[in-house]
Amino acid sequence: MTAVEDKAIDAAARGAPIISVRGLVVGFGDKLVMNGLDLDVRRGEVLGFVGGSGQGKSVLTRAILGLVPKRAGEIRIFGKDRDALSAPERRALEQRWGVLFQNGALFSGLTVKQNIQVPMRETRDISQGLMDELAMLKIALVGLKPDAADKFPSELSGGMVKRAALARALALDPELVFLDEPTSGLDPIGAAEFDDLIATLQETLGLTVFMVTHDLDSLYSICDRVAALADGRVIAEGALGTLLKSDHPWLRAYFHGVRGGRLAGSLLD
Ligand SMILES: Nc1ncnc2c1ncn2[C@@H]1O[C@H](COP(=O)(O)OP(=O)(O)OP(=O)(O)O)[C@@H](O)[C@H]1O
Repeated sequence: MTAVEDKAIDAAARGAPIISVRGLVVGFGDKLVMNGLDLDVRRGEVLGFVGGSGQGKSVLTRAILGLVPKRAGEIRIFGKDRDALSAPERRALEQRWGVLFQNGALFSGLTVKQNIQVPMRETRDISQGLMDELAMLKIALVGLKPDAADKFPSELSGGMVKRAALARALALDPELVFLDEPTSGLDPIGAAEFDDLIATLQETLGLTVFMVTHDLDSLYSICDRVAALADGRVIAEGALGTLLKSDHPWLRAYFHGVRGGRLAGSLLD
């Protein structure tokens, strides 16, 4: 048994799905993007979500977040069907997750500290002094120096933007975080450092992580399981080692092509 498979079994033991998607259908006009998709994300795991460009990774993330309507199927988060909840219940549910959008999506006119305080201001009735202390804690948590607090996004490097956006995603102490291509645009050293940060936070805070990624190194180094999307469905889900052995043409091209070949070789040796 490989180390990757061992990790997947650990993850399975961690318990019930925190996200459960069944028979999901999402479309725009005549075009179906999700066509009967099933997916589970288990408590305490890092699930890596892969798929070709335009296959619908972002649409699925947005559907789970309730930002895109579904035509059919069921999405349960923390065991609850969002559509069956009242508005206050839905708001309470939404405070249990944080989102790191691609490219950070920080408010350009606000400093890092102010960006982190946006979710606090929207949902908590706490003093400015306490919000300042909490924001500084989050800044330290993601490995930024204290002087980053008063900088605007335009004054930050790409890696710092990602860390600041992660700090904002963690503002309300979520149990679940959605990361959309967190290492895109980072150099290999920055990407590896960001992976380490996610792994450390996942372990220390007990987070569940849903991560859309194209980064094969991230899949290998921090994901407990991987799910692959093609033709509107999850075509494979499991330990990376299992996906590497799949005969599905897209998975073979993805993992055994020029870029993935070395990784697959090292894992399957
Ligand atoms: N609001 C929308 N209206 C119409 N079509 C949309 C909308 N949002 C997404 N789509 C379409 O849904 C499909 C899936 O898009 P999505 O952005 O989820 O792909 P992706 O897998 O995240 O791609 P990438 O890896 O390139 O980011 C695409 O064909 C896209 O054009």
